[in-house]
Amino acid sequence: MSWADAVKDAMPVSSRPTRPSYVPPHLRNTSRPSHDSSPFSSLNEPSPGFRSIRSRSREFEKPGRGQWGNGRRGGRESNPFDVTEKFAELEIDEEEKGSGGINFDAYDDIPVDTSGSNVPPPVNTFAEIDLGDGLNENIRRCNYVKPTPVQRHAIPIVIAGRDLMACAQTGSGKTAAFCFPIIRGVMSNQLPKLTPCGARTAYPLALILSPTRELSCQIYEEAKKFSFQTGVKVAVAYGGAPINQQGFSIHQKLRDLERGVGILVATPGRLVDLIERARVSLRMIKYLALDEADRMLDMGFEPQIRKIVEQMDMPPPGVRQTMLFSATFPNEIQRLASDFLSNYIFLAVGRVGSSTDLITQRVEFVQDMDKRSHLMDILHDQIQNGTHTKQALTLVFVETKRGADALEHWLSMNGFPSTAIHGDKVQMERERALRSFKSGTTPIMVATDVAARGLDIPHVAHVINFDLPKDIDDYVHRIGRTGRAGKCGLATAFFSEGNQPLAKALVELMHEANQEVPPWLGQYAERPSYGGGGRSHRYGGGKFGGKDFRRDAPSRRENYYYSDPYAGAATDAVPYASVPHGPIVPSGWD
Ligand SMILES: Nc1ncnc2c1ncn2[C@@H]1O[C@H](COP(=O)(O)OP(=O)(O)OP(=O)(O)O)[C@@H](O)[C@H]1O
Repeated sequence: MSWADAVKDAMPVSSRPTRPSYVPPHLRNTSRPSHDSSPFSSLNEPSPGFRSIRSRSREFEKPGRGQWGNGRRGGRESNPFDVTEKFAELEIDEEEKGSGGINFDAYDDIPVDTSGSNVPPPVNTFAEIDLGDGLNENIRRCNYVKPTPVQRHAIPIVIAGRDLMACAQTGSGKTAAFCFPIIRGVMSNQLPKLTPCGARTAYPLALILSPTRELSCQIYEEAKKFSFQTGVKVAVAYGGAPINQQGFSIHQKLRDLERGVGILVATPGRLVDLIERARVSLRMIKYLALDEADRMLDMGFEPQIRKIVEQMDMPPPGVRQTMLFSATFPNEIQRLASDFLSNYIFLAVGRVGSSTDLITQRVEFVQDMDKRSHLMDILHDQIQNGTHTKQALTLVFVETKRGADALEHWLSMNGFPSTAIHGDKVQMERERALRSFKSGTTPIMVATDVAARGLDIPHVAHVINFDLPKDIDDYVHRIGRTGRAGKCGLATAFFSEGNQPLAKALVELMHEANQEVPPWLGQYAERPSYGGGGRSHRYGGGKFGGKDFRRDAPSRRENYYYSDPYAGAATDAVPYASVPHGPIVPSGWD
């Protein structure tokens, strides 16, 4: 049965202030050393004019918690389907015009591997793909001169109607890789007459799922730009509060959605809620994309995703087209994901789960009690080197929500304007924190893993793992907030005795990315560890290309063992659905 037939059959009949400067005790009455060899000097080198068209002022201008759409402007709540934003109104740096916005040289020798039957050939230019006039015009407006490697391969695969599991390094353009073919597909599959007039249910043709509110909003903004004047409508739904506590506005948004939507971008929890209220139906879904797919299918989100994909009214694999994207894809998650796919192609751009070598990685041994003063030293160095500016933001990852608030407060008290983002903050606070960070008002943001994945924040020059994560993939995603789109970045990790279980995986990752590994770290890596381990087991061997799990073992769920990367972790990375019951407050993963 084709999607169109399935759809037809399924349709209902009716068719933050500056404070006195802190001087650490060991620096008082001394002049600070010079750091000629500072790694910061190469940060964010103006790669030929990179800056995405993404509007700084508008990003995450979203309404309050759990709402729909594209937010308030001037106090007036706007229609989520208002795609009349003019590209001219969006901010693009003059220096960036004509650059293509990305340093493609950084990707020239990137290894690409595909597996699966009859893999459509890659393209070299957008012009080689029939994306339609409207979308082509928007690609031109976005200043995307040529496709990134993942785009070169993924777009033709999806356009050829194939399911896809795609793994490509952080910041390499995965969002457009799934948005372009979806938009093109929705443009050619608009079935407006099938949406029953007056009914209270919305029937999106495409669904894009992502783990956090912020990422959903970001994808929504991107999709909206790419869809400008194409006739394709895009809406976003994310969690935060029950719909019936959100007053009139949410109902208005829902009514807007009923009028017809091409693409719905959502977080899983909110989507389940809307489906259960019969406000959204998945019957007409032709395209399903899971961004950060490994996160979406780990122990936290899997039940919700299964519910959405398997137990609701979504057309089955083979009828709908399914695409999964991430920078990391452990074998066990690949196994799970294969349930959702039909005769799919596996695409690996760069090593699966690897970090980009555009990011200089440093690991420093810091005792837990010394972390704050060490951080202070780094920040003072950045000021001395002129690398603590609006154009060189610093993102500091910590383990706990309480730790994030405490560090943010301490930094602010000591003359470093900072903000914090974590899952206990309400949506408006999270948005305010992001805006303040992006604008450089607070050039330091302290974050938990809620900001680890997907967020494309221009000018993040330095990611500091004040607390290292328990899982190496989280490390990959965290450091991937810098070194994006061909730019250089710096990632510094504070390693303490307690991080020993991560040492082996960290060393392997650093070797893969041609990074200098400190000898002491190598020694930690050689110690027997419990609960950590190397990467090769999770990624099916060290050889490039042996990454598609289908090459290693047949897809048998009974052989499936799940290792819980968050076991014992007191972080807010434990997603909503992993909290079975009890008075535990959801973490901020939606
Ligand atoms: N073809 C292109 N030309 C110019 N810029 C591009 C192109 N494709 C993507 N970009 C820009 O590159 C940046 C990174 O893209 P994107 O956020 O999609 O990366 P990603 O691979 O999804 O990263 P992550 O793994 O962290 O989610 C964005 O600012 C985007 O606008």
